[in-house]
Amino acid sequence: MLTVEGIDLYYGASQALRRVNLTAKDNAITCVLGRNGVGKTSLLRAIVGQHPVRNGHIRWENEDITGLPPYKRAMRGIAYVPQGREIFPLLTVEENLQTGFAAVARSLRHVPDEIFEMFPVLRDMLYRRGGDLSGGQQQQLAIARALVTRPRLLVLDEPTEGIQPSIIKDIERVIRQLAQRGSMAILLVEQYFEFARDLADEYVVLDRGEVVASGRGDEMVETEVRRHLTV
Ligand SMILES: Nc1ncnc2c1ncn2[C@@H]1O[C@H](COP(=O)(O)OP(=O)(O)OP(=O)(O)O)[C@@H](O)[C@H]1O
Repeated sequence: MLTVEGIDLYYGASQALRRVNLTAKDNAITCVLGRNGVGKTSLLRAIVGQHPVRNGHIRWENEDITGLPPYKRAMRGIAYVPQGREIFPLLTVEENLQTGFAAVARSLRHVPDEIFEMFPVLRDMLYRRGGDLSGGQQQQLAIARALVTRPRLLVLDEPTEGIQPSIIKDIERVIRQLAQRGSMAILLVEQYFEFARDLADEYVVLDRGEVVASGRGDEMVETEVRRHLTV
């Protein structure tokens, strides 16, 4: 389980997160919702270690990881699918997947067949350059690259952004499958209400750096959440 306890995060003098609390349980999907600029990406970056927090604690599997650098968090089973995907455009699909190997033991440095079963298009395009893939295919590659590290916490930042509806459905199916398969906590930032509602076991709404609503996904009140999503 991931537990975020009262974190404050700053960019210089500007505070982006205020006393944020959150938990992400194993075998469950936790969705963070909120409009542009409320601090969703900052929260994820704090969790994966890409930005320091000024106060508060981040605990993962009973360990305080607040001060650990990103690579040590990756080695503890935390994988990140960043906003905008950050595929290496000049590397092939296969090479992009291999970049995930750094976080795992030598014996695990291969791409499990299961990943190609989830994303068959990646097998077909194994030797194509990442930059030649469509946005949706790049998103699938970014998720696959994270899965290569055998994560127990998968953190995804807006996986539906700029993606056509048919691929959104594929991604939704894979995320649900990963959560049901067991032994993984999934934390997902989303602005697209329907996607979050369909997937969320738990949800958290951020507004101006603060948690303003949270609860169980099946108890999400649309009007209440949408109030914080529309500008
Ligand atoms: N590197 C940075 N330097 C200074 N301010 C930043 C930086 N990154 C983000 N911010 C500011 O911090 C606040 C939170 O940004 P953040 O990207 O976390 O929000 P978000 O909810 O993820 O938004 P989006 O949906 O647009 O990605 C915003 O006001 C943003 O302008």
